[in-house]
Amino acid sequence: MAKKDLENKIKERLNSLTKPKGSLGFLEDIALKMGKIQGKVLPNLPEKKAVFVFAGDHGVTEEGVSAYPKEVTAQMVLNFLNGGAAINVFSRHVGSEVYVIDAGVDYDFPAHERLLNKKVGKGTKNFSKEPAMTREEAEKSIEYGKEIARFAKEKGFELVAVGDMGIGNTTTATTIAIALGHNLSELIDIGTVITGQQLEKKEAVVRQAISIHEPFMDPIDVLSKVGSYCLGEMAGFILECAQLNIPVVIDGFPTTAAALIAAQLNPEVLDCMFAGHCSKVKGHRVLLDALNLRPILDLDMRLGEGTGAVLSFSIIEAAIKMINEMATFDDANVSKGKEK
Ligand SMILES: Cc1cc2ncn([C@H]3O[C@H](COP(=O)(O)O)[C@@H](O)[C@H]3O)c2cc1C
Ligand SMILES: O=C(O)c1cccnc1
Repeated sequence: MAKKDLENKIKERLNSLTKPKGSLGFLEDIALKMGKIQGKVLPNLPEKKAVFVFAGDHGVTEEGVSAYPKEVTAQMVLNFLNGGAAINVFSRHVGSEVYVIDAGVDYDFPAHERLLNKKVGKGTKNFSKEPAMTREEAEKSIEYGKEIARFAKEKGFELVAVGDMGIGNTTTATTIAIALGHNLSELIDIGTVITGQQLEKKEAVVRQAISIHEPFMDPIDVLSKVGSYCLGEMAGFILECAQLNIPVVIDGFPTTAAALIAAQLNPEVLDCMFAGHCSKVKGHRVLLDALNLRPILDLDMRLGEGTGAVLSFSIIEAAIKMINEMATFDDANVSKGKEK
C-alpha cells in the first residue's frame, strides 16, 4: 500500500472508533506512527522489547565537569548487570530486557551475557585539548552501533530504547549540539548536579573545545572532534534501527544529541523514532524541538540510562491497544456525531 493510502486508512480507523474525533490526542499520533513504521493499519503489540544502554568514558572528565568521578561509569555498568539500577527496575516494570554495551569504558569487564563488547577504546581523549578520537574511530563507533541494531533485529526485538551511561555525557552532548549549530546559552546545564563554580568550568570547557575545533565539516567530524564512542554507537544504532524498521525510543539529553547526529546523517531516521520523555536538562526540549519530536512523558527526570524511554513503552503500547481493541461506532451501535 502506498504510504499516503496507509496513512489515510489509519486515520479513518482512528476516526471510526467510539470516541469524539481526535479525543485521544497524542496517543492517536503514536498509533499512526506505529502503523506507518509497521506498514499496517492495525499495528502489532511488540512482544519483545529491550533497552540498549551504551556506556563509555570521556577524557573531558579530567577537567572536572561532572559532580561524580569517572569510575562511576564502570561501577554503574556492573550495577546494570546485577539488576540494581533504575533502568533495571523500570525495565522489569514494562517487560523490557536490558543490554549494556561497552562502547569505550576505561575498565576490563568480565564476560556477561547481557554485556555486549563493542569497545572502540578505553575512553576518549580530552576534547578541550585535542580531538576526542580519530575519524576512523568515529566511523568505527557508528558501525559498531549498527551492529547492535542488527543484533536487536536477530533477537526479534520489536520496540527498542536507547540509554546512556557515561560520566561527562551531558558535557559531550552539549558540545556536540553546539558544533551542530545550537547556542551554548540555551543548552548549558547542571548535568547530574554540579555547583555554580563547576557549571562555570563546564561552560568554559565547552567554549574552549568549540574554539579549538572549529570549523566542523560534517557530523562525523563533530563526533570525532568533540564526541564520544558511546554517543557515536548510539547514533549508529539509531541509523540502523531505522533501516531495519525497528521503532526506536530515545531518552534524555545525551541520547538526543546522538539522535541529532543520526538525523543529520539521514533525516529519515525520524520516521522511526519516538522521544520517550523530556528531561529536566534545560537543553533537552531545545533539541527535541529541533528534531520536531514531541516527548511522550515529562516527569522532571534527569537520570538517563534509558529510564524515560522505557517508561514510555507502556504509553506506546496503550496507543497500539487502543487502535486494535476499541469498538467502532458501527460495531457498538453508537451514534456518530456531525464532526467533520
Ligand atoms: C550514580 C549515577 C548513576 C547514573 N545513571 C545515569 N547517570 C547519568 O549521569 C551521567 C551524566 O551526567 P554528567 O554529565 O553530569 O556526568 C551519565 O552517566 C548519565 O547516564 C548517572 C550518574 C550517576 C552519578
Ligand atoms: O537528560 C538526561 O537523560 C540526563 C541528565 C543528566 C544526566 N544524565 C542524563
